[in-house]
Amino acid sequence: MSERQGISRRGLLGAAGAAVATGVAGYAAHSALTTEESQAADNSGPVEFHGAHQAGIVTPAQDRLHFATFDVTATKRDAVVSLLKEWTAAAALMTAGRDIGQYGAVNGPGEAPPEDTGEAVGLPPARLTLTIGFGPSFFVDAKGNDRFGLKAKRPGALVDLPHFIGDNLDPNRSGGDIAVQACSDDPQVAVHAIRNLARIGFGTTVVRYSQLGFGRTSSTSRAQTTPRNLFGFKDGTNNLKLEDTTKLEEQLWVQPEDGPDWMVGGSYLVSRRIRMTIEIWDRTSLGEQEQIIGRGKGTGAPLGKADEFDPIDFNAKTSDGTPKLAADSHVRLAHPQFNKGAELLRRGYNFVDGSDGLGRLDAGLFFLAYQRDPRKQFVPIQQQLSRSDAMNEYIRHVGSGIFACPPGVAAGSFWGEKLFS
Ligand SMILES: C=CC1=C(C)c2cc3[nH]c(cc4nc(cc5[nH]c(cc1n2)c(C)c5CCC(=O)O)C(CCC(=O)O)=C4C)c(C)c3C=C
Ligand SMILES: [Fe+2]
Repeated sequence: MSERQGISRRGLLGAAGAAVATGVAGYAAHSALTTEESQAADNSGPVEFHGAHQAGIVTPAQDRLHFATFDVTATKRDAVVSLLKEWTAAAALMTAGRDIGQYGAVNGPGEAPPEDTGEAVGLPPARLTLTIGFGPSFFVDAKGNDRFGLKAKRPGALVDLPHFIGDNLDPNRSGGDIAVQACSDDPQVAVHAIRNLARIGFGTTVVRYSQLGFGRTSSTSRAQTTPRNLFGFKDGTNNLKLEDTTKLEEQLWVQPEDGPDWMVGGSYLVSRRIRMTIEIWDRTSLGEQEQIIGRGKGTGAPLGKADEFDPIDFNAKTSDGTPKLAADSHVRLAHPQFNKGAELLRRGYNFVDGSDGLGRLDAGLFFLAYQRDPRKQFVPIQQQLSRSDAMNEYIRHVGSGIFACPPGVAAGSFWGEKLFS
């Protein structure tokens, strides 16, 4: 492994001497941070990279996303292991707000390309988290070949997602051997992180697709206010939250009895690029919009209730006997009561990728959901939604992915180490 050090982005000029190991042999950063300091609530601070679970799952959702999937072009298992080691070291540095490499962006020799691309110089860590996951094609290729000797380690829960009614998936925005979710409160920090991982991966991986997102569409902590999606509704009210520790074990983290061993403490990510036909939505009456979602647009309260966090009463009727919540409303169909208790930790982002040449915004929700077992959670919920959700008239699923996200990285280890041991 090559010798690399991290350069403090804020103290760049005087930084070269102060190296403190990040935990990955041969790599160094410049300061040891306590967990409390690392997870400081302010939007500029760092989030601790190492831990029992990967950061970026229950971490209070940051405001910006850069999500990318990569295909592995290398054919040798050792090359993949080397890449994961290099990526882990770089991720630990970037999340601590440091340049990657021994000399970083601007202190290297003039004859060589800089080790760090440089656009984050001077920027704080901005709560950057980097979360990795492995897709089905990482384990077996399209012909069923055992690419890296990992076929037997593919988790049963890492299913190929079935076709859902209405799916219009673009293969160029779907799948991928490896996914990296970069979240930060500064878009440039998130972009810098993915760009530098892609750069490290030259010759081993290629970017399959990437997606920028803004305005987190979920809250993952009770300390956060609920944001709004591009339909203008509060999104994330009835989400799993980091404070729900018992539920997180039941619904989010892979347990020892689930197996495989290398996934215990990890979680499964389903990504869906969902286009929203917002021009049509914007011509829909307020009353109909609220019926479709099943909540009030202003308060976010269940229909017939006053407060956002009031429990939903699915039996409530108006004076003429009609149910206050339509049978095909989104929240009714997605609610655990109608899905054998299944819940998700939603962590999606809004996106607007310009317009589509036909005068319509290419806009929507980049849906990200973490769970313990997609066979019991995302798949049945989405099967029910795809059949009956009143919202289907206004949305189209155009991209899809499923990834096994291993547990957190201990100091001295690397992303997915147990998978390769
Ligand atoms: C398969 C899972 C889900 C998909 C896909 C999905 C798409 C989607 N959702 C909204 C907007 C809202 N969703 C809300 C709640 C909600 N959605 C899901 C699942 C999927 N949504 C769940 C499990 C829930 C919680 C249901 C409950 O227990 O009450 C809400 C209400 C606010 C909230 O609780 O978060 C909104 C609004 C859009 C726009 C969308 C696709 C574009
Ligand atoms: Fe939803």
